[in-house]
Amino acid sequence: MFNGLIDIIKTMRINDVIDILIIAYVLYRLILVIHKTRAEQLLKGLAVLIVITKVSEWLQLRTVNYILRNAMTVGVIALLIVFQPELRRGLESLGRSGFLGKNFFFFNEEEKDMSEVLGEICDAVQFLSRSKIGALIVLERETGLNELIETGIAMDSKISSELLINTFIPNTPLHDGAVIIRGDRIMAAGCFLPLTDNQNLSSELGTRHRAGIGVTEISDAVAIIVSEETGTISLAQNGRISRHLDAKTLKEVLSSIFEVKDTKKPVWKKWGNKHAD
Ligand SMILES: Nc1ncnc2c1ncn2[C@@H]1O[C@H](COP(=O)(O)OP(=O)(O)OP(=O)(O)O)[C@@H](O)[C@H]1O
Repeated sequence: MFNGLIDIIKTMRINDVIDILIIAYVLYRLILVIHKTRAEQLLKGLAVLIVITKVSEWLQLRTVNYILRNAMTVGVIALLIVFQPELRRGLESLGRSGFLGKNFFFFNEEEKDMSEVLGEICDAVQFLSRSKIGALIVLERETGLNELIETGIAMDSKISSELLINTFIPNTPLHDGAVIIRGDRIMAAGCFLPLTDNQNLSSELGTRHRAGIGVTEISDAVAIIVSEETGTISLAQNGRISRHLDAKTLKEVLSSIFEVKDTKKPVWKKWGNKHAD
């Protein structure tokens, strides 16, 4: 067996090595995408099913094998339907990867302004939290949220903490629903977001939190939720929620998500500066 392995290695061409590296990289990215999502559990289940099918084939359990084989064919179609949001997110993340996107040559143009934007948002969130005013703020990233923006009242206004606070004042026309922010602009208020159907969430989380999580399942957006009941600040991303944040931690987490520390400069200028020190 060892000799066989050596023979294979000896006959390998450079193309075979590239082939293996590509597949290894794709698998690695796939594992990163599904890690700690419901797809991870399902793939484990699928692996068990494949093993049982192989064992039944080996033991010549024809009926069991027949049923399992057919179940797998239907299962693949079912998987595509059930995991449509994850597949969509995965393909989108492929499309916006630095290699193909503008980020390969330029650092995000909005990074500098984003620091100010995050400051305004966190100031507003702190006030809303202290005053126990419920709020749902969605920060758009690469995935366009036009469909959701259209469900609300168009604003297209430059962001400020005062405007954000005002939007969520109870019993005013815009306070219900979510505010969606694109760059430094509040695009719309009163937007309706899809609710998550995650069954594992705490029963304390009502529709505001579920809507905040839901939008991050179908896009790469980030949602900030302020509870009307407790004033608790939460942040949702990739279908997961972090609760009980304070305004300072929120700013730190958002800053790392939006990578605001780097200034906007082409890669070569940045490299030049680094080596001029
Ligand atoms: N699908 C949705 N999209 C956007 N906003 C929504 C959606 N569903 C509910 N909301 C907002 O959440 C409010 C109701 O919040 P609810 O009390 O059910 O949630 P909660 O998660 O328990 O939040 P809180 O802790 O603030 O009470 C609604 O008045 C509305 O503003």
